[in-house]
Amino acid sequence: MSRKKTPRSKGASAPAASAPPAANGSRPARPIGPPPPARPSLGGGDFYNVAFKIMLVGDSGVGKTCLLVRFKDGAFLAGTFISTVGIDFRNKVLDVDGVKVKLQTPGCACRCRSGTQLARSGSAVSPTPTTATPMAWLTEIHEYAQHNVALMLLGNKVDSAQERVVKREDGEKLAKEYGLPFMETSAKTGLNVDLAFTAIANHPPPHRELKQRSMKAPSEPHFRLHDYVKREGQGTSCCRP
Ligand SMILES: Nc1nc2c(ncn2[C@@H]2O[C@H](COP(=O)(O)OP(=O)(O)OP(=O)(O)O)[C@@H](O)[C@H]2O)c(=O)[nH]1
Repeated sequence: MSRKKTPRSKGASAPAASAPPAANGSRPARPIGPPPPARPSLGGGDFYNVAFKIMLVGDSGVGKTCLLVRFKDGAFLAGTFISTVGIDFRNKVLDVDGVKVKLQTPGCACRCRSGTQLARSGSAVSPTPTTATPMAWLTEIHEYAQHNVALMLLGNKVDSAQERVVKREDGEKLAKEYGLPFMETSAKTGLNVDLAFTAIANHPPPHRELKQRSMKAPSEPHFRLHDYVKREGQGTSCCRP
């Protein structure tokens, strides 16, 4: 089967700016500006079905940036303590039950108590209490975050006895008081770092989220972050230094 060729005239005048692109490929001149960005290639690709925003909040120096870097790159920023002003490049796509879930950190690892960032951020928040002030953060989160936010309490730097400020029992007690799952982590050794993030990626289970969006299906039973952490944490010394 042969295709009929459209006759082209070399000297044809350019179409008017408002005209649709011509079938022969000649288009109105593009507005001046950078070309569209190339599709990023992040190993398995940057395609995703659902996206969740994650914020790590906590006092300066507790290890928020290091946790993000450990999760994203599997590396530890030893001793490089430069207080974060902004960090906006930590996206990672996980496969959860065949669904591509993109975890995004919006703007910064937050230590500002304004709350505006929490209000804007949307999805999931993980405070990191190695200091004695997690309650102030929790109050702030409850005040400003969306009601369907997934919260988790992390105690970081468990690899170092000198750096520890909160005893594990106290962390567990506080988490219980606020009804939060609790985990001790180490950005240095990687202990529980992946687990903490994948637990968030599973909340709510992404396939349910997709189903609800596309079919407006009735809600399935409430996803229990506690149970997920308990189940998946077994054998990975969750909550153990
Ligand atoms: N031993 C140990 N040190 C850690 C760990 N996580 C972070 N650090 C160190 O703690 C310091 C502060 O870490 P950051 O990740 O920059 O802390 P931050 O919470 O992002 O600090 P701000 O940007 O000021 O909010 C750095 O020197 C890190 O190397 C950890 O799990 N174990």
